[in-house]
Amino acid sequence: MTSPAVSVQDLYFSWHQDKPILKSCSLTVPQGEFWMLLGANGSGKSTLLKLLAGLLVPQSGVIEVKPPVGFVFQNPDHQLVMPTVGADVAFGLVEENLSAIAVIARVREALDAMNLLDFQRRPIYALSGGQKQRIAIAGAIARRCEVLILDEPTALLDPDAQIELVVQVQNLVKSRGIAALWVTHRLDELDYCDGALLLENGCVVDRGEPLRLKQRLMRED
Ligand SMILES: Nc1ncnc2c1ncn2[C@@H]1O[C@H](COP(=O)(O)OP(=O)(O)OP(=O)(O)O)[C@@H](O)[C@H]1O
Repeated sequence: MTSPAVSVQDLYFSWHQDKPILKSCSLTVPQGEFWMLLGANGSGKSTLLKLLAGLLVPQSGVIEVKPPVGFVFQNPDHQLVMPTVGADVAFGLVEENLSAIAVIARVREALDAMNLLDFQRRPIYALSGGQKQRIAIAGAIARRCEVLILDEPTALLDPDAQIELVVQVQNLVKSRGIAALWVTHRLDELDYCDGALLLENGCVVDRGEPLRLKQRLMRED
């Protein structure tokens, strides 16, 4: 059996002393699968994602995530920093010291994977919310991410753009064999993933078949 793309064991994290947000938190996301993370407001989902991406350091526990990791924020305006689509996707490659030809090839490949090749010269301000999220994902694809972490990427999208994005990530995971972990409050999105995790009281209290978790949360609503 291949090792999981994401593995967390006995994680403990607190923002304030003696008030842990995560405690005895353990989970795995298998290689090549699309998983969703569920939990009430304030349960620690965003904090957990930041720990997985290395943006925060845990007080204790073990985190193993296959690099490179791509992170997609709820609001794309918080991560798209360049004036045009092509420049933004290329920006993420700066640290890789690639040749100009290699950068152009990576940008084209990533935009093609997100069906955005025609948008390469488009200014960022002239994109819809869904297109901006797809550019953020293209940035991660250009970096050849093995694990894609998405924090409520559809929260600001209308239902059509929401479904378009979740289907695109589903296809991306299958076509590239990467793993994705997607935080959501929108239970209809569970129809598109391979597995789901429920975070409660600082740890994962349920994991597995997404439709079973969907039914559990609909009953508890
Ligand atoms: N930078 C920070 N400093 C201090 N406390 C924080 C910080 N970020 C988050 N918290 C606290 O940690 C707790 C968990 O927040 P987090 O954003 O991880 O929850 P969440 O499950 O993602 O919530 P939501 O579903 O509303 O986005 C909350 O009580 C929040 O106020």
